[in-house]
Amino acid sequence: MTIFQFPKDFKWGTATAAYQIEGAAQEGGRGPSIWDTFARTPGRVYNGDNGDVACDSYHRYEEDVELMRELGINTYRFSISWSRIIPDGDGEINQEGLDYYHRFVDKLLEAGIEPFCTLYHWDLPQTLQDVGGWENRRSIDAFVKFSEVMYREFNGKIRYWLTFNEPWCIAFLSNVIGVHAPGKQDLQAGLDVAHNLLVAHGKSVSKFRELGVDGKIGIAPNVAWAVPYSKTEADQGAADRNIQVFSDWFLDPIYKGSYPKPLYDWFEQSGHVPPIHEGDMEAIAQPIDHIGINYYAMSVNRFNPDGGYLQMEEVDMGLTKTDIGWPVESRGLYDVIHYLQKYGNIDIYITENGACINDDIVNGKVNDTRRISYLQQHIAQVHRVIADGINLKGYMAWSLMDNFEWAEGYRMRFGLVHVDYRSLKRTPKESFYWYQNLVKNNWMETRK
Ligand SMILES: N=NNCCOCCOc1ccc(-c2cn(C[C@@H]3NC[C@@H](O)[C@H]3O)nn2)cc1
Repeated sequence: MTIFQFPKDFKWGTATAAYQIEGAAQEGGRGPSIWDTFARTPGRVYNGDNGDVACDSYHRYEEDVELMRELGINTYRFSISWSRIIPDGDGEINQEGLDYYHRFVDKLLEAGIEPFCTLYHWDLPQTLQDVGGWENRRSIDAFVKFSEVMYREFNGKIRYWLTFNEPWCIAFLSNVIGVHAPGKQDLQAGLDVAHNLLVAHGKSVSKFRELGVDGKIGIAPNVAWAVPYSKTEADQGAADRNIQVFSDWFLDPIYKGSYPKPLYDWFEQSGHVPPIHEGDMEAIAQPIDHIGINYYAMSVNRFNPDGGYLQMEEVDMGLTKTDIGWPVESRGLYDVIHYLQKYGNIDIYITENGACINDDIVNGKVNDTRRISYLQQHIAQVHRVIADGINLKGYMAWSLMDNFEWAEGYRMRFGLVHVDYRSLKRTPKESFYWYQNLVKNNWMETRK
């Protein structure tokens, strides 16, 4: 048996995102986002699911906070629906939207739960997309204006901030691979989006400092860990590109003031480079206080000339998989956090980690033992990282509750709490009680 004791000030939490849980998509003055549009485009989202109702957390947030209080967490990561705050993206402020988030954040604070706020979790106001979205530099100033509204409004209530969630998904999954909104398949569009969101990030951090906000700010890349299928240069190159496109492509500009040369050269050889304007790289490289990292799985990569923008394919090594098809391999979490130490011993929060396990309710219970096993393996790696002296400050399980899993709709379930999408009834799963015990003890044991 091994006991893993965590630091006394370790942050234990859960995470969600606005479009995935709120619902009330046409209520409270909210304007449409690109995900409202994308979900209504036939074939884009499984079963034609959308976020019109989702988990109805817009109306049920008090019940949700009660669940968090029962879970015993001290931190809750959530995101802001930009089009609830500024419905047309960069015009008038919607007071009803601000009022909603004040009610919600006040409930969290009353429950002794630290709000951990993501400003942008993919739901760009549609009106901005109508004029090019993140490919258009106008979105940079629009985001800075939105973030300034939030900083001024919530200074003193929210102390932990993230500008962007998973910039790889925003740029590459959504504009090169095309699986997420707006669903483009254009490498230059991906590089344009990645660059403009980085400039928006940097200018928003500068605004945060200028306003003297009482808090800390960072960004949350989803990081990949990959190993080459063989020792050949070709396979090693494929794995390196995959790792770099998720983390270095965004963290090098922030921490080093330039894009990673190997990957920059890779894109340049096909005639694609980021649209860097005078002053952009300086604007991006504003010092930040922390990074959030989202880790789900690692992969084995092989060179494949027909393997898309990276000429890379993932090799199925026959590992146990979760119900969304991702392999369960917790070693990658340890390895990728060590990889990130090249940026210094920066404050790191695991802002997402969790398993898609689609177990349903049987006799009033969800016996999601596979999710418990996944969490135990990954949280053991969290302890290893801390034991190595790395500044890993917190862990937020994805997700508090089952919710809208983007292109997968509602069929994929990541929650510690089961949601019946007809009745909207919340049912804590067995993993909820396992996590509750871990949080209460602040230690975990492994026993054969
Ligand atoms: N690399 N090339 N792939 C080629 C083919 O890709 C097809 C699909 O790809 C992906 C890759 C990654 C994801 C993903 C989902 N989540 C979970 C969410 N995280 C933020 C939060 O909102 C959670 O819901 N994190 N990552 C989805 C699809």
